[in-house]
Amino acid sequence: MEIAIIAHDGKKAEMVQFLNQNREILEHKNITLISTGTTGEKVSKAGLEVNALLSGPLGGDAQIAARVAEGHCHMVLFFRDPLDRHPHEPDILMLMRLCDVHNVPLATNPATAELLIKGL
Ligand SMILES: O=C(CO)COP(=O)(O)O
Repeated sequence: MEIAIIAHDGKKAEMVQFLNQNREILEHKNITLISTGTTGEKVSKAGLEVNALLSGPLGGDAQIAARVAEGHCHMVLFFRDPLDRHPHEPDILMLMRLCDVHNVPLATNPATAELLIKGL
């Protein structure tokens, strides 16, 4: 099962903490993690295996959206920062829209992500 992880800058530390807390589940369920570029760097520095794509503003969200649309990505954990501006907002909206189009579970905050992960 492929899960995409994405975190805006103000939320990257929370993403690393979340993944560390759920490391056992991720390993037992044989999950492949993909991510946007900078999120992936932080997560792999914390010792987790992740396939990092492009950075979000350079098209990483769009790459993940394509994987959702093509049926390769089965869940998206996207810790968004609602208090910051993002030049690639259209890509972000596209990713969230395609999750809804293809009925792919999407968590936009740690509380929802916790419920999704526990439900695996
Ligand atoms: O901008 C992002 C999501 O919209 C995240 O991208 P990075 O992981 O490259 O910072």
